[in-house]
Amino acid sequence: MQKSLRIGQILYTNVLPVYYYFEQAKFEDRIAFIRQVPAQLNLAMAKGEIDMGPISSFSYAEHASQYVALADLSVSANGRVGSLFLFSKKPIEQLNGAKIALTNTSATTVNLLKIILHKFYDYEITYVTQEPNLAHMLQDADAALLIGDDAITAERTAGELHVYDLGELWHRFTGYSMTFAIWALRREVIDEHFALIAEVHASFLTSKKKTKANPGPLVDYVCTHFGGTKEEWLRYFAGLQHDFGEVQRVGLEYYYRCAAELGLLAAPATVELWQADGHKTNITLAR
Ligand SMILES: C=C(O[C@@H]1C=C(C(=O)O)C=C[C@H]1O)C(=O)O
Repeated sequence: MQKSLRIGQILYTNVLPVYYYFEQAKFEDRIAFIRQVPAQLNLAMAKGEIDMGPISSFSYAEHASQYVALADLSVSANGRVGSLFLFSKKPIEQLNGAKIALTNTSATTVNLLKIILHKFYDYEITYVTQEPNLAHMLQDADAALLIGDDAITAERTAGELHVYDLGELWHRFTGYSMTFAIWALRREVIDEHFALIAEVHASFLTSKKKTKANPGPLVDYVCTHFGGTKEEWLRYFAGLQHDFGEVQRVGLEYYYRCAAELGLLAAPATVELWQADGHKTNITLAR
């Protein structure tokens, strides 16, 4: 039977605070989950195969006329993230002219790296896009970019490599927060499924609130399934923000302007927030 709403879920631990207490049973007959890495969710959302869920904030900007964003949800950080790393054979100061391998799972972070290396370091770089396997990527490249759990796992055995956190680099150069994912909703499904979207949105927000207030059960679950220590995961989740307020908006809109300036985006985008009470906020920043 065709479910009413098809909802994406990023295959990484970074979104778990928003899914851990999501009331699956309550929606069982009405929603279907599609679990994939961000680049695949971006594509599925653009093709209309998914109706709502987290996608790369970069992809949101590319399709802003077709999407709105569910209010108060994101994957953001104001500085270090802990799961977006450039692994480099040389210090970043020596990477001008280098060849860098980019994971094929990302849209936001690969473009963030380009902004940092071209706008802030003024480098010329050759890029190749590959499957997220650090050893293979570094066979023929000076550095490699990984995101999500691939980055978390690779960092545990990074050895002599120089490791740079992309959220930290962005914050060091700009002073801004960075938003990597937002919960997109295709405009064309809103009228037909308004009440269901509102219920699903509320359940995501409740899950976020509960895991924030008491991260213990989520941390135990993640330790069991993904390894690592409780302290590491507590630190990781404490550093991530899943909100979308003024701080996140300002940082993301600056990123969009930088991306447009470098020709990575056709135009800087604005984020239109959706929530059930009908209040839509069109976010624009004075330029
Ligand atoms: C914090 C992260 O944010 C992610 C990075 C994304 C991207 O680069 O396109 C997309 C969604 C998020 O999963 C991460 O993956 O570690």
